Amino acid sequence: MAFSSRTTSPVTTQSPSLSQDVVVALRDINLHFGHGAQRVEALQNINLDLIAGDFVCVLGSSGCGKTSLLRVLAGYQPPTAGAVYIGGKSHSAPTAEVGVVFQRPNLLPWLSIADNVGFGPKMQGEPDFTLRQRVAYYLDLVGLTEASQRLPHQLSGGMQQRAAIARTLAATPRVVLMDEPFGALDALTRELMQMHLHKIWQQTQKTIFFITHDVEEAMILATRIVVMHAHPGRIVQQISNPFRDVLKSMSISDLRTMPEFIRLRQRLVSAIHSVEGG
Ligand SMILES: Nc1ncnc2c1ncn2[C@@H]1O[C@H](COP(=O)(O)OP(=O)(O)OP(=O)(O)O)[C@@H](O)[C@H]1O
Repeated sequence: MAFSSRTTSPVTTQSPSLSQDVVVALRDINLHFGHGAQRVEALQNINLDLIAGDFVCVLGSSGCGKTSLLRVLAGYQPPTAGAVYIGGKSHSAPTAEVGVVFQRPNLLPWLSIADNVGFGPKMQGEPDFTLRQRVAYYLDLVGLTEASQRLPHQLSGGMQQRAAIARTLAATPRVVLMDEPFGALDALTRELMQMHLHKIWQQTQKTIFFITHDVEEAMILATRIVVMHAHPGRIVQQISNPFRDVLKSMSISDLRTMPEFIRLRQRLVSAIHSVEGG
């Protein structure tokens, strides 16, 4: 079953010619904070396209502008210059076409998991019958059907984050932004969540923009890996991930032992820390 996007958005202008496959385009994004000696160049000349079905992972050391970029993309932070195009139209404010998953699940504690997942569509007036179908579909997708009537505090951290992912997907955004969604989880749960998310992405073919500090996480999940540097915050490298389809036939632990995997991990670690950007 597929659910379509039902949203209206703060559209301002048509973009210059973009290929139909480009879901999100960032054009000449600059962002600074403060003035004079306090001025911080959080983002400089960012140009990035997200193609339909892309899973783009952004890597970079602390303070390089990853969260600033996500906030600009989400419409939470207007850039100092440049434009964000979603589905070919420029956006400068939050829109339901963009869903966000944060490090903490932030579920409403007094609502069941099912009601949390259905909260957004219900607020938008979705009729009960299709709402129930929608919630059941996304709970099944994240493997939480059995837990649908529980309250958030009755779930583990990983289950709560899966509920948060289902809640975001249930609003059928065109693109999902994730800011270190597994950063607060222990290593074992994190690996399970990576498997879950990989499966969810394969099933939905959603366009995902994912921030992480974890190089291996990026190599496990991404179709494309973007490396950023700080001062000013900028993109210094973009690579197509050669391991993008390997999880179909291999476990994460086997993948980690492949010499090619280890070599690319080293290359990315060097790119993150090098002065020139590798
Ligand atoms: N509201 C703000 N006011 C002033 N400076 C800010 C603001 N938000 C971010 N910055 C600065 O912009 C730069 C980029 O910050 P940002 O949080 O985007 O980096 P990050 O790569 O996400 O870091 P981390 O990995 O630690 O979360 C940093 O120097 C930060 O101090």
